[in-house]
Amino acid sequence: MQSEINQTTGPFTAPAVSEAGRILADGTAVLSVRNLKKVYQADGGPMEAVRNLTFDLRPGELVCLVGPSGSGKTTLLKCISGLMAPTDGEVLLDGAKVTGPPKKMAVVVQEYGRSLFPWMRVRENVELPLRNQRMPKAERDRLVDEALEAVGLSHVPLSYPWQLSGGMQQRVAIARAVAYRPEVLLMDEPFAAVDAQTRADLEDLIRTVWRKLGVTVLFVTHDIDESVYLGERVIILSSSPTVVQEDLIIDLPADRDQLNTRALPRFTELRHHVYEQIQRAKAGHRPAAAAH
Ligand SMILES: Nc1ncnc2c1ncn2[C@@H]1O[C@H](COP(=O)(O)OP(=O)(O)OP(=O)(O)O)[C@@H](O)[C@H]1O
Repeated sequence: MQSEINQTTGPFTAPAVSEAGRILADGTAVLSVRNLKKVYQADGGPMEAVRNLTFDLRPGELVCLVGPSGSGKTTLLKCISGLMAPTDGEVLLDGAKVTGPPKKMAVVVQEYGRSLFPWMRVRENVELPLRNQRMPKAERDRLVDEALEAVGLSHVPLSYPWQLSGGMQQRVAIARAVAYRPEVLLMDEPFAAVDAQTRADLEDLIRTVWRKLGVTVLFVTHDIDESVYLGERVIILSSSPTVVQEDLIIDLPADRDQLNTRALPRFTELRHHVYEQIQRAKAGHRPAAAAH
């Protein structure tokens, strides 16, 4: 496609390593990260955590971001969500520069226990951001009902979060984010604190909700299998100071399920390739264009 550059597809017999993230030249990107750089002022002097990150998300994409520990995933998400200013470069949402937490974005984090209000019932937790927007009650009720239905929690609207399992609490957090109808949903290792079975269920839930609502999702994970299973694209970060190591198209069927998709030879190829790239990143390999 003419408007898209620097993306990689398989097969991987001779993998082409892209040297930057995908850039959409036709102005259709909903989220753009441009030459993003972050230098922290640490005890030992300036610390260049992120050197140069550039990539675009088109509306309705589900993109996973993986990288070695300390590669700047959290730093990048803080900059995208407007919680921290980059040292250089910019983040654009619908073409407008992000300078603080944007209204069109919602974030789901790992610590569901801390993101829900324990004194509020499930329904009230989901409704809160809509109340803050002063949305009329009938509209609020409809969006909350839909969100609870989408995450399979219609039967517990009056429970308190602490009466629910960890996986159910994370579903409440997801319902709250989707009820808000964000344009972009950021997810920062959202399933890292739940058991393996619950995690598999939540992964399927995310793909179902994503396909149903058409929201754009940027999903950060350190789990390679999870990134391949969930994503339509996987952006692999280098070690710090961070650049995009590779921007990979995941050409698996849109209908995915835990048993059959993970048993596909293509799934194995893709996970193998991402694993290799992470190992290269850990060993200090950087794309040629980012050597300086
Ligand atoms: N406030 C800070 N001051 C100084 N250095 C920082 C600060 N926050 C992060 N760093 C450094 O920046 C680099 C990137 O950190 P960051 O937490 O963004 O990476 P990460 O990929 O999210 O890590 P992990 O996968 O381990 O959670 C690391 O070397 C980290 O030590």
